[in-house]
Amino acid sequence: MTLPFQNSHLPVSAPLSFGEGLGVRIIKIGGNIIDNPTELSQFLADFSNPEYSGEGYKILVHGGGKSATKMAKSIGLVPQMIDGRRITDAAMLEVVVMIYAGQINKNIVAQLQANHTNAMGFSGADGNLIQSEKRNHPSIDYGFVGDVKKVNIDLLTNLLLSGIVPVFCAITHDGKGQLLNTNADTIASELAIALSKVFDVTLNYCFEKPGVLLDAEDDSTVIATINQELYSKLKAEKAIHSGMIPKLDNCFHSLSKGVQKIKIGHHRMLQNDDSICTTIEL
Ligand SMILES: Nc1ncnc2c1ncn2[C@@H]1O[C@H](COP(=O)(O)OP(=O)(O)O)[C@@H](O)[C@H]1O
Ligand SMILES: CC(=O)N[C@@H](CCC(=O)OP(=O)(O)O)C(=O)O
Repeated sequence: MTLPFQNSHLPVSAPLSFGEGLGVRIIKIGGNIIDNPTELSQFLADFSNPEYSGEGYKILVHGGGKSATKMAKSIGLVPQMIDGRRITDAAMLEVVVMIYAGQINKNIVAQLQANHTNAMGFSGADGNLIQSEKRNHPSIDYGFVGDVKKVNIDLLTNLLLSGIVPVFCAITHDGKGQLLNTNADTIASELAIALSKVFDVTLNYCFEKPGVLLDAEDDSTVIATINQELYSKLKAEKAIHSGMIPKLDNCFHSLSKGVQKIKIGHHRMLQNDDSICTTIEL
């Protein structure tokens, strides 16, 4: 890989940090923030504020499952999720492409421009940034759902160095002309893993709660740090369930593959408030 800034005595495989604090921060937001205009606008203002987001490079990944479900129901489709993944037939694929790559992605990019952040919106097909493979499960037909196979690190790095803030939606492609629906938490995690070969990477999963909770219904029970042992225990006790399971699985997978730092929490954690997030450790 040729990077325009590359220093010949630095091996590309080693994580590079461009001065203190200059790494890549990948921030993922989910459906509950996207669906709430006030929260979304507050989040995008914080994301654009260098005081909160630091001096390094930034990437935003967004979901939007809630909006897709609403739209699908309004046209008579029956949404179905298995293990945090949407069963995506041809009709559902049309809905998710319109909602994720169109309506949500372009709206977020426009709002970031209004906040003086030079954002560009991408699906995985654009610039061949994220290639995936149709999920092949022995007993469940997920339809047009893709598992990430390859991230175009060269192009992504050049975009970051050009001052662009990439905004990724949850749509990827298989390289043969087929768009695929890919869980947004997984996209954030796979981008983090790929970029951790080149940069110091921090991954933040932002949602509507103040972190991983001991009791999912009680916001005062934030767990400051969670490791795999505590996760297994809380999952067995059903204190951690539903969407939090694939999110934490993605976190542990990313840490084991070299991502340096991961937190899950309320989107206001961008204002450097550590009381509203959970740090993930192996
Ligand atoms: N122990 C827990 N702490 C916090 N949230 C939990 C916990 N267990 C389950 N959850 C659920 O996980 C959800 C977050 O996952 P998900 O709905 O996939 O979010 P997003 O769409 O933002 O990615 C929360 O809204 C909450 O209902
Ligand atoms: C395959 C699959 O499940 N794709 C997800 C992509 C969107 C997403 O992940 O949105 P949230 O982050 O808001 O949940 C879906 O269609 O729901």
